[in-house]
Parts: sequence; structure tokens; C-alpha cells
Amino acid sequence: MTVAIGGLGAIGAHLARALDAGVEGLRLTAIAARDQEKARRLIAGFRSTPLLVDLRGLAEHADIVVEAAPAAVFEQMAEAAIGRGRIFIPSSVGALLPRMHLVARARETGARIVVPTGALLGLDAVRAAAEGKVESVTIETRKPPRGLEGAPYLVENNIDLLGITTPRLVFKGNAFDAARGFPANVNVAAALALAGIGPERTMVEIWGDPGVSRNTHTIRVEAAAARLTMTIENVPSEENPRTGKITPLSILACLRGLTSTLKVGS
Ligand SMILES: NC(=O)C1=CN([C@@H]2O[C@H](COP(=O)(O)OP(=O)(O)OC[C@H]3O[C@@H](n4cnc5c(N)ncnc54)[C@H](O)[C@@H]3O)[C@@H](O)[C@H]2O)C=CC1
Ligand SMILES: O=C([O-])CC(=O)C(=O)O
Repeated sequence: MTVAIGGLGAIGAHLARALDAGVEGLRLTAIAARDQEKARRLIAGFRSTPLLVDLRGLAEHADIVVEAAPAAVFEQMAEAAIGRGRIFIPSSVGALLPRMHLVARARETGARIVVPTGALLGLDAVRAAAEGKVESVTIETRKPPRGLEGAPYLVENNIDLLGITTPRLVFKGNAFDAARGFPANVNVAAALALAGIGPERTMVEIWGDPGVSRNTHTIRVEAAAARLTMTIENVPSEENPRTGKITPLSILACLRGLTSTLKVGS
């Protein structure tokens, strides 16, 4: 299958390099970048040169379109990919929550929207639990203050975390509101909501924590079949401290799952 990537930052550049290095059954055919010069430098050493197109053009050149750009440009990429019936893999999952009409549109065009586990863990177990009765799903996110810097919710509420010396709870509410207030920080909460009981019922706490050096997410699920408590501690990437290094790896694993003969995990 052919793959196109929109956005060449912490996630996209890593993914592009990995695909060019070789992944069985997958070929990188197109990329879109805001900084064209940087993109050219990235692909200069590639074994096979992908086309450099704009975000909307990606869907014309690949079976699978991976969105790895800021949430602000999510809609144009999603609409083009879904409109053409592609497999659309979003990174900015929070941007999907207020746009669930895209799922109905995908049903019409034959597109698929495949949400990767991303910086989170355990979505296989959450999905399994949600086949039965689920009482509650919560996620507690702790990030070093600079990993939350610039979030619209903090700006609107005049919350400055940079000088704090003790952990501070900055948001408590549902996943829908968390994604709106922290579009670049809690995509994991959106993915959890979609795997389980939806954005209104999935509860989120966001902490600015000067005591952690990793982006740390703990999910708790109380269900009829099982009780889950899971924590992941992500090493922030050098390019973008908001993004854990595991994220492009998760998308790569997700891509492999689309073509592999042996697939592990639901
Ligand atoms: N699902 C998950 O678990 C996670 C999702 N994310 C989300 O994934 C998205 C990408 O994250 P990163 O790679 O860390 O971001 P980044 O900021 O490192 O990279 C984004 C790239 O998109 C490019 N870009 C911006 N506008 C563009 C346009 N119009 N056309 C083409 N390229 C454009 C930027 O130049 C930049 O290179 C973000 O929305 C982030 O919040 C991040 C971490 C985990
Ligand atoms: O922990 C991470 O790497 C990123 C994160 O919270 C998100 O975008 O949801």
C-alpha cells in the first residue's frame, strides 16, 4: 500500500524516515510540509523520493493518508482523504471529536478512519471492555510545565505554569472540553474517549507537574468485565516536547497492522 504524510515535525519526519528505510508492504509516495526547504533537505537522502504536494493533494497519491500536522489544518486533510475513500490515520485526534460528521462521510465514500493508540496504551483492552458494560473511564495526564505551554485553556484563564514548584491541577472535565482547551496536548484523551464510552463521559485531569520529566498518562477503567489501571511515561521528543517519542512508533505499528499477515492485539 502507498502512504502519504501531512506534516513533517516530530511525528511526520520520523515516520517518513522509517518508511523510506523500508517497511514491508508499505511505500511512501507523497508528503506535505509547511517548510518546503526543510522537507527537501529531509528527503534529499531518501532511497525513494516522495512527491512534495499540498495537504489536500496527499489523498491523490496514496492509499493511506497520515495526518501529522497541527490541529488547525486537520479538517482540510481529513476532508480530502475521506472524500477520496482513503484510509485516514489522524494524529490530531482531538480535532476529530467536534467533527464526527467525518465518520458518516467515510461511510458514504468507503474511507476508513483508523485512530492509532498514539502516545497512550491499552486501547485494545478499553475497546474490549466497551463491548460490555463500562461504568467509568478516566485519564490523568501529567506533563512538565513546558509540555503544556501555549494551550488555549491556559492562555484564556491566565494560568502560567512556568515558575511552579509543586504539581498543579489545571483542568478537570470531560474529554470533549479537554480536547478543545488543549488541542496540542491531550489527543490521548480523545483516542481513549473514542475507544471507550465517548467524549462526554470520559473524564480528564491535566496536571502541570514540575516533578516529572516525562509526559505521563494514567488511565483507569471500571467495567463489568475488568478493572484496568495503566500508566505510560513518555520521553518527550527533541523536536516537540509536547509529543512523546513513542507516538511515531505507534503510528508505524498501526501502519504495519494494516498490511501484515500476523497481527497482534485487537
Ligand atoms: N495521537 C497522539 O497520541 C498524539 C498526537 N499528537 C498530535 O499530532 C500532531 C503532530 O504532532 P507533532 O509532529 O509533534 O507536531 P510538530 O509541531 O512537531 O509538527 C507538525 C508539522 O506540521 C507542519 N505544518 C503546519 N502547517 C502545515 C501545513 N499547512 N501543511 C503542511 N505541514 C504543515 C509544521 O511545519 C510541522 O513540521 C499534533 O496535532 C499533535 O498534537 C502529538 C502527540 C501524541
Ligand atoms: O504524551 C504525549 O506524548 C502527547 C499527548 O499527551 C497528546 O498529544 O495527547
